[in-house]
Amino acid sequence: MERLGLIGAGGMAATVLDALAAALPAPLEHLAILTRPGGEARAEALLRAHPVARDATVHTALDPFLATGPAVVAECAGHAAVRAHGAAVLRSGRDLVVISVGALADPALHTALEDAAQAGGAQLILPAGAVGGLDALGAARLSGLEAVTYVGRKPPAAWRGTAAEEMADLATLREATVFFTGTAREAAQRFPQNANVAAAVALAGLGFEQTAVQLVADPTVTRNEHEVAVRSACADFTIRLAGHPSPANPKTSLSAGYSVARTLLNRVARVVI
Ligand SMILES: NC(=O)C1=CN([C@@H]2O[C@H](COP(=O)(O)OP(=O)(O)OC[C@H]3O[C@@H](n4cnc5c(N)ncnc54)[C@H](O)[C@@H]3O)[C@@H](O)[C@H]2O)C=CC1
Ligand SMILES: O=C([O-])CC(=O)C(=O)O
Repeated sequence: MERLGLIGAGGMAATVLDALAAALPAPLEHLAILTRPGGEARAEALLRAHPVARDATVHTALDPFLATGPAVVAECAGHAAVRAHGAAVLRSGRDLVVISVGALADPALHTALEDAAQAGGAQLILPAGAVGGLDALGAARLSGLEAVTYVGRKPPAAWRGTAAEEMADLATLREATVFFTGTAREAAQRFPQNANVAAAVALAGLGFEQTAVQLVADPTVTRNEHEVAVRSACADFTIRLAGHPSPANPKTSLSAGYSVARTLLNRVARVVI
């Protein structure tokens, strides 16, 4: 992975670059960051704070970004960025790591990305993100899945600025409140910054319609908690993670950025686990 493209310059991008700086055996040849117009200064500051590459550039348009020749592009920017750039990156032949997995809850975008990957001979790679256990879930799927549920529990502050504000009075909550019960597809579409994990669980397991999701605002927790419960023909298991929120964005768990970094590092590792 000598040349990397990163879409987004927020909290998660910082975690990814932190982890790469610590774990890469040698600096990247080139790092290109694609951000929104107006985000250049933030991206430049990110590069100064995380010197992981011999050379680095910031872009606000896709073509010059791709012209830097990244071997792989990692998206850490949100659903809109996947919609705007995902298919073009894949069609250009670059593998694309997408952390905003919930964008694939839109069937048309999901199909467009698969078609673009096919046309470009590239892979669309979906990391586990803030959750864990997708290896066991994917393996259990091969044996036959019976039920998969996901519960996402976060402090009220993590749900501010989302549709949860219309479903619960976040400012006055005194106890855990389930404000959403539904499918992984509805969850991912209604909570684009908070339920990407539901989409990842769905795609690794029973799909968007059959994966049951609950979302909870809980004033008694300080972490972003994720619980996945699986019943299958080969194993039953429950996995629960209590993620430290990113200092830059309480909606995002730090583990999500580390998951992207692990995915990138595995591309250059001789032993992959
Ligand atoms: N799969 C998972 O477990 C998780 C996925 N996520 C996803 O990761 C995304 C990023 O999270 P954070 O870094 O915490 O958010 P953030 O809000 O701190 O940073 C987002 C960055 O992306 C940039 N951006 C936004 N739209 C863009 C576009 N169209 N093109 C280029 N750049 C664009 C922004 O300017 C900003 O630099 C979230 O929006 C969410 O979709 C977040 C947490 C967990
Ligand atoms: O980072 C997290 O805790 C999970 C999250 O926001 C998401 O799934 O979109």
